[in-house]
Amino acid sequence: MADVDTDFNLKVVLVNFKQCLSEKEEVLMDPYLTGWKGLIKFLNNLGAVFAFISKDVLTKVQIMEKFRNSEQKENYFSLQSMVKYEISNNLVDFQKRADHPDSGCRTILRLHRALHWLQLFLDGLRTSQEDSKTSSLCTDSYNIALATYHPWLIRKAVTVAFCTLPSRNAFLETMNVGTPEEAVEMLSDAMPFIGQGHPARKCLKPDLNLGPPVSRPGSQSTENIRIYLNYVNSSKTNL
Ligand SMILES: CCCCCCCCCCCCC/C=C/[C@@H](O)[C@H](COP(=O)(O)O)NC(=O)CCCCCCCCCCCCCCC
Repeated sequence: MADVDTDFNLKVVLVNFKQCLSEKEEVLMDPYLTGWKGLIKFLNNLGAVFAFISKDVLTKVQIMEKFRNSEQKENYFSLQSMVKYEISNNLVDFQKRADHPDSGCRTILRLHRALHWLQLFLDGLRTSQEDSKTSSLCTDSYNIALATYHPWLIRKAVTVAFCTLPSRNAFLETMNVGTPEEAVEMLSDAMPFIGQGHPARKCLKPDLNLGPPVSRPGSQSTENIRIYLNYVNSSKTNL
């Protein structure tokens, strides 16, 4: 089996995200975090200018790993069990960052938004012309998926970092899945799993699609999910 620590390629990362989805359509935390660690590795390879981004992602992954290594680890087995546990026990700050500044719900929401960026960006790469600018593709995806959640300073720093990205073809080669043409082919195969039409999109949706309700309407569990979705829709950077 490929060792993600020494042998990064995007295919391996996408496999991790595909493995997130259980038969019961839960999103499993451990493969989700493994997928993220692969992305961090990729970010680290992009150079020092991306260090502030990889540091932020690493911090968020570590927050989640701490939950998975705590006495409450079973409650963090899947994203669904996490939402149920944290909402039922009032462990999520709804108005502003206060008693629970690093809740799992808050942290996963940010990681999920970033996956939305990744989904748009990879699709942009795949469908763009050979002479398209990676920085423009990145910026367009960023403006759609993430910019509204970031303060001015971060938006500026991100835009500067994007300008240092290699050309489209050089970038496709950094994915380590062969020639640029082969990388495009791989992305074309992968996009249906990431986007519409496959249940694996549940791993990559920014709004944390929680799958079919496992309980009756009006039950406590359904109520927790409703509360959480309201939280997702209203939450901004100050939470
Ligand atoms: C290809 C270049 C990749 C660049 C990715 C850019 C996405 C832009 C993310 C900008 C994050 C900036 C750093 C800080 C952000 C935080 O303020 C902010 C809010 O957190 P807070 O409420 O705790 O403060 N954090 C976030 O929104 C989470 C951002 C996570 C960014 C993850 C980016 C993953 C990138 C993976 C790249 C892989 C590309 C693979 C292509 C083969």
